[in-house]
Amino acid sequence: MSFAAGGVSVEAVGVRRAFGPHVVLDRLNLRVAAGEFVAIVGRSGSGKSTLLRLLAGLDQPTAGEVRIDGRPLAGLSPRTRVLFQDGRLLPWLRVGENVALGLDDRRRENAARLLERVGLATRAADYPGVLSGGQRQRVALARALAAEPGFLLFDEPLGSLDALTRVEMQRLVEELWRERPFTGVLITHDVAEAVTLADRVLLLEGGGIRAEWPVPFPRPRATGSPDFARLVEGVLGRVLGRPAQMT
Ligand SMILES: Nc1ncnc2c1ncn2[C@@H]1O[C@H](COP(=O)(O)OP(=O)(O)OP(=O)(O)O)[C@@H](O)[C@H]1O
Repeated sequence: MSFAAGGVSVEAVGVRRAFGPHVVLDRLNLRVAAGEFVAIVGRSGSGKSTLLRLLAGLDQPTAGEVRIDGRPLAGLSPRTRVLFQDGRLLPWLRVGENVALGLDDRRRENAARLLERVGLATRAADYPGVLSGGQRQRVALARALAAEPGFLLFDEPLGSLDALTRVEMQRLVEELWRERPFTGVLITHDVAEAVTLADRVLLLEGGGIRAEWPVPFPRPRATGSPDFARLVEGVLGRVLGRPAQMT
């Protein structure tokens, strides 16, 4: 299946992950359709990163199964990329080399195009260390997308950015997702960010997905609208444990 086909489907079926006696996820079920963008929110310690690692194939469930396009996932999938908070660029390689690392010739062309698309073509010869945090994240985004992933996981990637850079990155992620659809799962503490980017927001609580909010607003989203604020408030109220006010 090619990139343009819109990504892979992702499922977690009856997933349990325990660390010794400590059960973090239990009988968790989740389905993300090919090309869909889902955000997972939850309190600190609810197991968001644990779930992300399982979906990425970086960790194995104690019981249950993760499936990509219906096939059980065993280890890293070549179609999956993860965008981490720190970007994880290799400091000894130039920006252009970081983006093109490990790619075949055709995807190397993608790499150059994507670096331009994220506004950093002129920085290709620089080392990551001289870039700002936001620039490094844009390079990491270009690198992830150059590999033509069917599934892109975002592990709080914008958490350390200042508010303006963060809004810019959110727009960029959305634009790139619309241009070249992939299946996206965003892990975030930021409910407004979840509602800005996702087709659906899921709440992870008590080891499973406990609530779900479809986001009905057309893109790009008017984040200043009363409807947007109401949905953010509804989700936030539920995350923090006030009576559910489902929208
Ligand atoms: N390798 C591990 N060994 C033991 N316990 C672990 C391990 N990884 C995670 N845990 C535990 O699992 C629980 C969930 O952790 P996790 O990092 O998934 O939560 P989170 O929702 O991502 O939290 P935060 O939002 O604070 O990053 C925590 O109690 C944590 O201590």
